Amino acid sequence: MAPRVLVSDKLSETAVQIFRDRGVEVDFQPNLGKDKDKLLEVIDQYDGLAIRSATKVTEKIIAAASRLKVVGRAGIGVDNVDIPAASKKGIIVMNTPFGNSITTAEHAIAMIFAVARQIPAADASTQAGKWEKSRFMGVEVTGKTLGVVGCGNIGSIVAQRGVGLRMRVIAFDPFLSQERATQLGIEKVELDDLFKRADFITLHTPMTDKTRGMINKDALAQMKDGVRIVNCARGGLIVEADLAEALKSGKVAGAGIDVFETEPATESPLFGIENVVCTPHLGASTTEAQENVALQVAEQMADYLTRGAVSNAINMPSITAEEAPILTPFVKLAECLGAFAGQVTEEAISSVEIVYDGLVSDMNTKALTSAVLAGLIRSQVADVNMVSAPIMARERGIQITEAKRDKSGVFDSFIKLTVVTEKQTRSVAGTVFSDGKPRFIQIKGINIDAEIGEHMVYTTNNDAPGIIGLLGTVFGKAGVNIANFQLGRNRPGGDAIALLYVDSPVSNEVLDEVRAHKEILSAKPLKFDIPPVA
Ligand SMILES: NC(=O)C1=CN([C@@H]2O[C@H](COP(=O)(O)OP(=O)(O)OC[C@H]3O[C@@H](n4cnc5c(N)ncnc54)[C@H](O)[C@@H]3O)[C@@H](O)[C@H]2O)C=CC1
Ligand SMILES: O=C(O)C(=O)COP(=O)(O)O
Repeated sequence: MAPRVLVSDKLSETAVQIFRDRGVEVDFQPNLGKDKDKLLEVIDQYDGLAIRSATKVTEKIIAAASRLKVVGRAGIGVDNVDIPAASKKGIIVMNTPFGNSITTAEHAIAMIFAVARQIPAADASTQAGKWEKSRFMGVEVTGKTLGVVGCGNIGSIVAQRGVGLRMRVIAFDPFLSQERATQLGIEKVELDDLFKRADFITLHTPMTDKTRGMINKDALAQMKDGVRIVNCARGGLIVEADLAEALKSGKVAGAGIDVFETEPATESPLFGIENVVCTPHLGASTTEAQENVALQVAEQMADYLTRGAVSNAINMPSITAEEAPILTPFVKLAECLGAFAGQVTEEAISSVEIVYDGLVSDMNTKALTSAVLAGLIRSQVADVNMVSAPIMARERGIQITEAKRDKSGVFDSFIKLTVVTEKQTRSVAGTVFSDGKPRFIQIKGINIDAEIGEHMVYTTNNDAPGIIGLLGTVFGKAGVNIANFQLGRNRPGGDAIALLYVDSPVSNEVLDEVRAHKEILSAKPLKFDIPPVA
């Protein structure tokens, strides 16, 4: 069945065409996102949800989204998506981090000029027939200090444009390196220094707990008298009531506001104040940017839903469309290794070590580690995948270490998983053969070569005669057909293991018969997410 996507915000129709061309069914309902009850009602019919900022993907929506695999944000900010809730449910959240950045930077520059020259008010007055030439005295931007708060994709474009306008550009961003600042031709400063020196301040940080309300009474008090402030990032960065007061007192000479604490903003303390220029979250609204983000989000979502490729995901490592086919068998192997360890481990896991040996060490090991963890945790929690597994592992306090090694044995590639609990340390290793099938090659340090099937039985025993006969007889009597039987031991008469690939599940009663034998130490039924051979 073709995957189904709902477009619930105003995306360019380019997205619809791309979804269809790539075999994805699409419902284009650009106003539906604003109706949260309607969205709640229909969301369980979709594998993907494509949005802008109007649709709020809340915990409640996510809880109702039984089929949802991916949320695609045609734009940058994902503060309208409950990412922790999506991750816990295994839903990938992706955005398009560059498609609208030039456009948004241009809007910030437009706001700087609009505020410096009071263009909107002058326009309204002129068109009202007033010709108030002396009312609208502006300021030049050349030679003024532009303070950029948040110098990422958009902030650095604004900074470059500011340099082009012959402004002195200073920037505060904890992650801005000195080299990057030099390359941009700007000065890296601390925030209080920026507040003291800037004639214009423009905000370009994401909305986080740290940045929420960063422009408040105290911050405003540190600023130059007559400062002008532009916000084309997120409304919550500014305490609107504090800014309104500072504008009224003349401390702040003007403000260009594209984004609001509450959107749609139908009222605001900033409305009606002289020299406040407002736009209704238009930062990304150009034909070029909307084409870019619609095309990109549709490609990314379709690639994920039809080919398993992951790009620009906020909550999952990227997997390119080219690497997806090579990686897929190793993802399966990683899941099986995790699933093996998860099913044989009954105590709480304290740490996990994953070694990538040979060619696999050059692959996307972040994704493979997520797959190991998904397999490991699935034995306890059914509803887990590569997105949610790392979070669940962290919540359970499991320490994870990942090591990469050059080829160290006969296999071109193998993955070895070691799981440590309070009581013991267990290890299992596996590889993928040229047929693309995963195999276990070592358990507890004992070499083995076992194809992995949907139903398996794992026994540990003392190496003694009669074990093969015992298993064959007991399973035969119970009508369980053995497809593959693999044995291994550390030394003659030492520790031995057996892995049986069986055509149907083996009941506990049957296994009890096996367990009753004096040389058998344990017998466990195992299940792997491998389709049965037809
Ligand atoms: N008005 C609109 O229509 C649009 C608004 N946006 C918003 O613009 C903002 C910036 O987007 P991008 O530049 O693409 O993001 P980005 O992630 O490339 O850059 C953000 C920068 O902020 C920095 N930062 C984080 N915390 C900070 C703090 N406490 N103080 C100073 N800097 C801090 C980060 O280090 C990063 O360099 C986002 O909030 C995004 O949602 C984006 C597109 C359109
Ligand atoms: O990309 C972003 O972060 C934006 O804020 C753009 O929002 P929009 O897609 O225009 O609703």
